[in-house]
Amino acid sequence: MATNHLIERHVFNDLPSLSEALAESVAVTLRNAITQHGQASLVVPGGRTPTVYLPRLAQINLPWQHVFVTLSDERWVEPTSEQSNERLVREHFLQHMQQQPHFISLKTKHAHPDEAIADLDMRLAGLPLPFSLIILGLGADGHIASLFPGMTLDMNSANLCQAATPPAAPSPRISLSLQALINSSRIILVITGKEKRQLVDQLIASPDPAIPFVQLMQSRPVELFETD
Ligand SMILES: O=C1O[C@H](COP(=O)(O)O)[C@@H](O)[C@H](O)[C@H]1O
Repeated sequence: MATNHLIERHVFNDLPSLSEALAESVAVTLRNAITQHGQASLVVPGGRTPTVYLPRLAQINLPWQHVFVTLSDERWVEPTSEQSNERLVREHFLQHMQQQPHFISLKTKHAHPDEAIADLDMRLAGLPLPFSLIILGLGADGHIASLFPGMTLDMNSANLCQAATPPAAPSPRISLSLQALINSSRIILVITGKEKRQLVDQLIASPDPAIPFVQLMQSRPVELFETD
């Protein structure tokens, strides 16, 4: 049975036009948040797709010193590792900016992300909350941030973070919790490639509650920026 999802789908011809529209839209949200609250928070995903649009977002003309940037999730590796989402943000976003935002890492010295939750929650509590804007990617299996299909997502927990063991990846991860995602002021999912777009069509037509993307879209409005 189809869900009562509140999804707005914006389809683009190619990645450059998606990146351009995304940058314009992100700029409006962050500017409004700065005007209203004096500061703004932006969450960006890891993975491969952001390498395409983050350099364009880095060109947005904003008082970035009033913006706090963090990640939707992190692999439990050193920030110098090629697997690190922090490394990706530094290389494809922060290094391209004239004026630096405040970057909040999701990596700590703890041996396992489970042990880091209290510290990370404190770190994130220093950001403007709810997050002004969360940009998410979508994994081919329907995961968002590092919330994987079949994981138990505690909707009653006040924690901003949750540890995760990905089904097919070498290191454990830390993720923003589903509740932290749901509570944010605006959510954009960037979907690239025919396969992922077909997955979205399929999950909208027959939503499987074990898939975190489905739980998100059933809980609050989500905007999709899509291209083949
Ligand atoms: O592992 C991850 O994967 C998803 C999707 O990434 P992509 O490589 O398919 O673009 C990403 O959203 C998440 O932040 C990342 O850690």
